[in-house]
Amino acid sequence: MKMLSREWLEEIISLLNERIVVVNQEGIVMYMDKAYCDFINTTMEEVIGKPVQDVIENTRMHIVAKTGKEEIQDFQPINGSVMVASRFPIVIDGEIVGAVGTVNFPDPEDLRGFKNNIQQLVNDLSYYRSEVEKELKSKYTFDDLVGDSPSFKKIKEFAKVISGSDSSVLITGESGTGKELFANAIHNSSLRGHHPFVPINCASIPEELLESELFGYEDGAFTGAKKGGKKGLFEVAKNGTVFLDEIGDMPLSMQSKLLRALQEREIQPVGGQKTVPIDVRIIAATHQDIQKMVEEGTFRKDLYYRLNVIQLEIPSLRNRKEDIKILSEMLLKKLEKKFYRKGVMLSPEVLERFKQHSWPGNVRELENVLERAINVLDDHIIKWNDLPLYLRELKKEEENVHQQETHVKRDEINLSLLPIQPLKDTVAMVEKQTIINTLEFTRGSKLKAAQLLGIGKTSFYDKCKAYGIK
Ligand SMILES: Nc1ncnc2c1ncn2[C@@H]1O[C@H](COP(=O)(O)OP(=O)(O)OP(=O)(O)O)[C@@H](O)[C@H]1O
Repeated sequence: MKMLSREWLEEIISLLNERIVVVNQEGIVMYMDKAYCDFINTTMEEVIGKPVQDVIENTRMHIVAKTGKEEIQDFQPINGSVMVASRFPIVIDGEIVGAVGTVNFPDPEDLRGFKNNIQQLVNDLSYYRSEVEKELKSKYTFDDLVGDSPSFKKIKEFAKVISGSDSSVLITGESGTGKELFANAIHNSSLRGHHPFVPINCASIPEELLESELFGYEDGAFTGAKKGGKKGLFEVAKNGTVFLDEIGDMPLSMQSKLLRALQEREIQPVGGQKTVPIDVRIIAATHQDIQKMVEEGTFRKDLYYRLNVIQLEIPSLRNRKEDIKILSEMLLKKLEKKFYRKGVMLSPEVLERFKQHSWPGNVRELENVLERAINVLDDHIIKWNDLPLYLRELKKEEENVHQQETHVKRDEINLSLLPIQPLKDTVAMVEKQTIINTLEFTRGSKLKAAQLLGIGKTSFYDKCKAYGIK
């Protein structure tokens, strides 16, 4: 550099595409090239030693000299033209001593190009925004919930009634029974129906990310965080509904934070100090026995009470077999569209088989079985051979049903939940269940069962008859 005279340096700078300004740490102008001075109708003599904000319109040079954070390709209006400005801190021996700024004088053609590009970006942005908004709208209504059985109709009616309230709802039921569908329908017919419906599966998000997904994060909250931070789903769902699916899988530490957010109706984004008010309705769902989890201490009792203001228990498909036909018809209509088929039907033997099956995966399993069948279908009737192997193996299935029913019966009486009713009714309930359990244990031998229960054979037979145990 020593070889270059001042004239050479001036000339080199004037040949560059960019104009240059240098400030010290206080934001005082130390250098500004001649073309820049000409552009803002001033001279070098006039600007040197002045605060940069008194010299250049809309400058941020004094800020960069303080924060040490570079700013690249920023639009800066000067003298009625839009400039593209970049600002860099000057760091010497680890200390910020000032800042250097460059501006481009785009020629009018470039400027027009810029404007068009920006307009295109604005158009794209509003298109994507409306797509995201559509995505956040709940897609299902009560009309999409198919089922004619009394138990299903009863729960659907109840869900319709409670959709008008703003209380939290806890939906329980086995996997694939339609809990998410119910949550959608409740949101849709609630006063929040025009606002977003934001589902989140608590089981599929790693523990360390769950908080930032729900509550968002501030700029620089952790390594890998997006610049400028990110809104949490509670904020995205503003005025709408947050659907917390698989709530039973939420880690205890997160349960405490969620409880605090619901009690105080505000959240604190990760890495931030400020709190953000929230206005959302919570619908939670789980296929787990959450009451048992509370008893075992794996789910917070206080959070359970807060979520369980209204509880909906969706019946499993095996307990409403009358719905299988109508559900199959609806699902086949849906699948016909997907697979370009028409008039697909179930053969009577397949329908009969469906009624015998225990459907551990409920409606989702039925949907999968039908989709598989339609894929291998020759004509338009789904027959025995179009079923998956496990449905064609009757014997094993029967054993499964037996096991499942045993399981269901065993769980039927939860002592902490015994109803308040005349004592003799409760005694009868427990007596009946004990006889069933004992008969299962003795594999049907009544004699052994009577012995184990310590009662006579006649008395045992009488009780079986009275309780309808065959
Ligand atoms: N009553 C119903 N009418 C129409 N479709 C249904 C019904 N119940 C469930 N389905 C369909 O079954 C599938 C599973 O439903 P959904 O995801 O709501 O179940 P879920 O109980 O939330 O399951 P998981 O516990 O596994 O999350 C979906 O494709 C849904 O559309």
